[in-house]
Amino acid sequence: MENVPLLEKIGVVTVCGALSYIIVRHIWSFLKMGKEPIRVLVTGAAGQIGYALVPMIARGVMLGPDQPIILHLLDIEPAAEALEGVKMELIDSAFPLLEGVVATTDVIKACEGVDIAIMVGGFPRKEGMERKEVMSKNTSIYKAQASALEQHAAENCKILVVANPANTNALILKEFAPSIPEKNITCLTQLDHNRALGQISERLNVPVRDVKNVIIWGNHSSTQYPDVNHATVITSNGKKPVRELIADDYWLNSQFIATVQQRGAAIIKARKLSSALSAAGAACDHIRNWVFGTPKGTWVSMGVCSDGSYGIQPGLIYSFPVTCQNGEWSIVQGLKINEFSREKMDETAKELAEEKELAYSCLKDQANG
Ligand SMILES: NC(=O)c1ccc[n+]([C@@H]2O[C@H](COP(=O)([O-])OP(=O)(O)OC[C@H]3O[C@@H](n4cnc5c(N)ncnc54)[C@H](O)[C@@H]3O)[C@@H](O)[C@H]2O)c1
Ligand SMILES: O=C(O)C[C@H](O)C(=O)O
Repeated sequence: MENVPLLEKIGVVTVCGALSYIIVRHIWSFLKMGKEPIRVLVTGAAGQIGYALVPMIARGVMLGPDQPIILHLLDIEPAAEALEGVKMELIDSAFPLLEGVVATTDVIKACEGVDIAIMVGGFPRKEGMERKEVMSKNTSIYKAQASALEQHAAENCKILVVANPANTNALILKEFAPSIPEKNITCLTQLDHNRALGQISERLNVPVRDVKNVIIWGNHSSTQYPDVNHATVITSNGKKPVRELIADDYWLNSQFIATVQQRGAAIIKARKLSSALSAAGAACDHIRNWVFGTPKGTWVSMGVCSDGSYGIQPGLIYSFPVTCQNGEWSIVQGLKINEFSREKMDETAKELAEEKELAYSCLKDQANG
């Protein structure tokens, strides 16, 4: 190139640069196009968790920064206009990963071909309402949505129930969608898990990312048992048990447990609305862990169908410590359970068995008109 005039050299370099840019862009769009969009259903999408959750999904927080998404949004007729507003905002956000939005009040259209279903929609408890009345409204919603998912969702659809009573709604869904494998139906206790991590991190003044392996056992209710007996913190001197670092069993066995159990109520008292951004974030964490796996040596908490592990009645949707690999969860086995834990784990299981009975009696009442 020594004898080539300067202008020509610049020309060659510019052309090579432009060609490389075009090639890299083509490879990038080929790789992106290589990924089929995933259809994610969010029910109750016009509600407050829905409003926090759908932009997270569309930004790739749940399924990664290179995964195209088609969102299916379901709500009921009275919320149809608000739902349309959510769709308009999603379009206005011009999320690069978002390849389509189906916003509908038709449950069948909403469930058509979905790969992931996040069930946030439900009937909230209103002032003066009996527990049985709330249960009755939700069991009929989840029974109907079970059939729609069974008949119209993609074959291996992963389902996460968020709406309360989350464990029992998931149980109804499981019982009325017998062809959906049990392992595909879960409920959210990652929010409680995150709350427990947050409390330990605050108390020890360590980054929350360094706190590992707390457990939420049982129901997403005030009987849940947040357990730190196996929890650790990564320190500059290696991994240390949380109990050893906190060195205050009284606090861990009383105030810590009560704070996590009552956190939902505390948020409602403070915000006059129930948790939404933390619930949406936890729903993303739950699905991300499930799809991409949990890091080695770390577990999370998920409400899953009990197989009798740790003496919990088989068939209940109970929160266990789980690890995930290749898109499947498995309950962590062999953890030592002391007498204090045993009592708390049984207490929350008892509540779930009672909720199951109540749900069935509601369904019986409905069947009898
Ligand atoms: N598991 C958890 O960790 C957790 C945490 C927070 C909240 N929650 C629960 O999540 C649910 C949603 O909370 P939110 O604050 O978004 O409530 P919200 O009332 O703001 O929204 C609920 C939405 O569901 C819709 N809906 C009602 N019936 C429906 C049906 N049959 N099909 C589809 N949509 C329907 C409503 O129209 C509303 O838009 C509540 O049950 C709440 O208690 C659970
Ligand atoms: O909606 C509620 O009752 C509380 C919610 O489940 C939460 O844990 O924040």
